[in-house]
Amino acid sequence: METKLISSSPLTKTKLRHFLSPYSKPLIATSIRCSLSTPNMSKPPGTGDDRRLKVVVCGGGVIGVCTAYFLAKNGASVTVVEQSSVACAASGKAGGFLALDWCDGGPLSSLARTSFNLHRSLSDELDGPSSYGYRPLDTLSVAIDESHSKPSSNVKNLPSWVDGPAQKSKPIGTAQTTAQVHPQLFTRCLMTNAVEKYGAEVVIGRVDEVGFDEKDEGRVDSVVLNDGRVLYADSVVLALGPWSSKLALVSSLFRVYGLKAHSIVLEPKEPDLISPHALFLTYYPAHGGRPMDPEVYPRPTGEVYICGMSSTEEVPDDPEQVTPNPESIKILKQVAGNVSTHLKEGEAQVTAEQACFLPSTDDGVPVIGELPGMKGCFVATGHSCWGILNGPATGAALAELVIAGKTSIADLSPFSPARFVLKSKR
Ligand SMILES: Cc1cc2nc3c(=O)[nH]c(=O)nc-3n(C[C@H](O)[C@H](O)[C@H](O)COP(=O)(O)OP(=O)(O)OC[C@H]3O[C@@H](n4cnc5c(N)ncnc54)[C@H](O)[C@@H]3O)c2cc1C
Repeated sequence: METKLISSSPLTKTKLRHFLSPYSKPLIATSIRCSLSTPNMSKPPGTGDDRRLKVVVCGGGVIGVCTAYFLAKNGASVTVVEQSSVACAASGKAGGFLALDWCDGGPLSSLARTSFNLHRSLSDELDGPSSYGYRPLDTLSVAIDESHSKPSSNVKNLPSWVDGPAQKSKPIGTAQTTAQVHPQLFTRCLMTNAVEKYGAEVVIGRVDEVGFDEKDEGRVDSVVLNDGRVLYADSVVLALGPWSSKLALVSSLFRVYGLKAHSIVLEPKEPDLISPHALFLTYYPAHGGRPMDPEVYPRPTGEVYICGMSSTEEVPDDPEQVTPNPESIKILKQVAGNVSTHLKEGEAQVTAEQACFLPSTDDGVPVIGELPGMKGCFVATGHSCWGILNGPATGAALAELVIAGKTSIADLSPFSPARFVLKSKR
């Protein structure tokens, strides 16, 4: 098993990152109506009084929930099927860092810019600052060297709480270009709004299969759960994150694998001393070896989230079975204490030690669109380290594609699943 700190160098713009579990100080009470049987489960499409497009969204992570939100807002009848709880996996345990232009120059550039701006408008619409901790913030790249006992005298303008042995520092984002959300609260807030304002429903259950109507040119017509329940649908969206390849339907076309990453959440004794600065570290361990790239995100609640330490591991079937590796957590705590005396053990309480999986594809690009040869069956996965950033634009564009057959908000062609099919035919 290969283990490394997540490689997140903002200079190369290949970022990766992380987050927590039950939030000790929720910014909002998030009640999500979860029904075990829903009215549109028993009726095939086109029957009954409800003539709205029926869409079943599989997966209650940020990608599924953003898609459900925009589908429901635009008039579709939406059911989200989630096997555990909404935002139980990476979408609840991520860092929640957002950047306008860090994906520039690559296939994600336009999607990321659109999504960064969409986050801002969603925050206006849903009272992001108090609902889910949305805030613009400054971002710094900081080199910390454990073998030094104090900061270099050359390092200027570090926030006062960053009092560890920093040897270099430079600004890499401003409040105009970088921001943050609390990812679990963001995802749950969107789900709650989709349910309460636009009539979406959440079903807790495990998707086993997608059904197709052979008489209707093989068009999708249902989703089958592992307990035998059948949800009829005009369209199906598969947003299963790193579990996508567990559906044969997906793995027959392309691979999605999981990269496991770790995070801790700390509650410093004097949270008011921690200013809103995200830190992207280059961290040199005292014993030598490769530098590591942990990330540090203070949150508006006074908590500080730190992530890093990734490894390729098999994704367990049940998200509740994803447990952190003790050695990785130990290293993150050591990093915390070397960034700030306020984050040392004894000075700050550790409120979460956790791990989750980045959904990754073989070409490193998300897969978003209709599956070739499977009418009405859409996929959205492989967002790797930028799923919280790109959730809104992915969801808004996919909702357009499902409802109208084309997109105006964002160009999804770079993400088409057809690229894998075409490659395998060459
Ligand atoms: C440590 C870490 C830090 C990160 N930090 C950031 C960050 O700062 N900014 C950023 O933009 N991105 C960040 N990311 C990336 C981001 O978290 C992911 O890209 C994003 O959460 C993926 O969302 P998803 O909905 O595709 O997958 P997930 O969040 O994994 O959700 C998939 C959901 O599908 C459900 N599911 C799976 N199979 C089934 C089934 N058969 N039936 C029913 N339900 C099923 C799962 O239970 C799960 O809830 C980070 C990731 C990690 C790991």
